[in-house]
Amino acid sequence: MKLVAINGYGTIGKRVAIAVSSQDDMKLVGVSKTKPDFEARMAVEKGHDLYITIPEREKLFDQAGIEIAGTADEMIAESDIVVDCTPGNVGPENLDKYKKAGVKAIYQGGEDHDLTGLSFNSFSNYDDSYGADYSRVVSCNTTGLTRSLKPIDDLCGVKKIRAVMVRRGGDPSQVNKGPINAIVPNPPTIPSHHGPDLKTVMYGVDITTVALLVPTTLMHQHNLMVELKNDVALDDVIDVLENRSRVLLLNAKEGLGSTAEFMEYAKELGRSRNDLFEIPIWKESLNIVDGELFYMQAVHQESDVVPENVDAIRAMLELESDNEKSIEKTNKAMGIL
Ligand SMILES: NC(=O)C1=CN([C@@H]2O[C@H](COP(=O)(O)OP(=O)(O)OC[C@H]3O[C@@H](n4cnc5c(N)ncnc54)[C@H](OP(=O)(O)O)[C@@H]3O)[C@@H](O)[C@H]2O)C=CC1
Ligand SMILES: O=C(OP(=O)(O)O)[C@H](O)COP(=O)(O)O
Repeated sequence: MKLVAINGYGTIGKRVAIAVSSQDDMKLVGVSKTKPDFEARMAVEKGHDLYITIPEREKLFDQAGIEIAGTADEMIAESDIVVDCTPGNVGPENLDKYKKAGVKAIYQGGEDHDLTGLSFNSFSNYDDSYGADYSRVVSCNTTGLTRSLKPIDDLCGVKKIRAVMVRRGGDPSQVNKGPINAIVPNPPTIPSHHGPDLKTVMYGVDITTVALLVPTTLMHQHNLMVELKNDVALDDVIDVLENRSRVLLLNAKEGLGSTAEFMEYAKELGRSRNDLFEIPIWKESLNIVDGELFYMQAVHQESDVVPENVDAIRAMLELESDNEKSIEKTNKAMGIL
């Protein structure tokens, strides 16, 4: 059984930990924290072995009555692969550590593509990370773009993409993030980083993105304008998206006209942490005008990249060479539609 460590037990790390635990071909070694807070306590209560990033803080964990299994370095040494879920720009400090320990590592979208020279999406370039030592699961927004654009590209070819990304100001628990009462071009320059990031997993695609931050925490929202290479009927686009896993066509007219209602739908699915791993697309928004496809979708930023991390582990550890088989296995274990 291959051994997986999660370095950084925050929004992404805690979800990847549960997802890894639910697979039958990999085993979770443990998770790491720097602080002895409630998240650390609950990690132990959930049955995870907890390792500390800063050994000098052992006493603090001891005083807080939180049992630790060792240091993060010890956790890394025990593993075949580390999923680095530390905050953006912390990851590079860890790369030497992983190299010295001889373990593979998966980074997240907060790190630059150049750190690994290889980025990952389950649908578009799984094979390129097969057996790789280091790769990076692209960000929540880029994962969302890839999920819907790849099947469209496969169906009829994509000539040019324009996308307006409405980004959530912060995650629900991030009390220090904003804006509270503003719309912020973020970045104020065009293109935003999302277009170039998409090209790291959908090679050669012509895309320009602009992005704004808004005062909401639930989801990101995307508005896409896609010039198509070949004529296609709207019904065929709908059909291909309906048959693609990790994408959901949902109807505004059924009371799902907003990100808040998408999150209510996720609650009804009854999953842990109310996660919506799939990318919901407003079905009514799909339209083709003069050979250009338009649609609107949303991204549950806290969870959409989680199944991709599981597939990346499987590819890099050579547990499965066929991306569709890995996707199916991950979906089944996580109850993904
Ligand atoms: N949140 C999101 O919407 C998304 C985030 N991402 C990307 O995923 C990555 C992780 O983000 P997210 O989960 O939000 O981050 P969080 O801040 O929620 O969690 C980060 C975790 O890393 C730990 N940590 C902090 N500093 C260090 C360090 N120096 N060494 C080791 N561990 C450390 C923290 O521990 P402690 O709390 O104990 O300090 C915490 O457990 C980033 O690259 C981000 O861009 C990708 C998609 C969506
Ligand atoms: O990777 C993300 O977004 P991004 O694709 O807009 O960079 C996550 O939602 C984290 O974004 P943040 O950098 O606003 O915390």
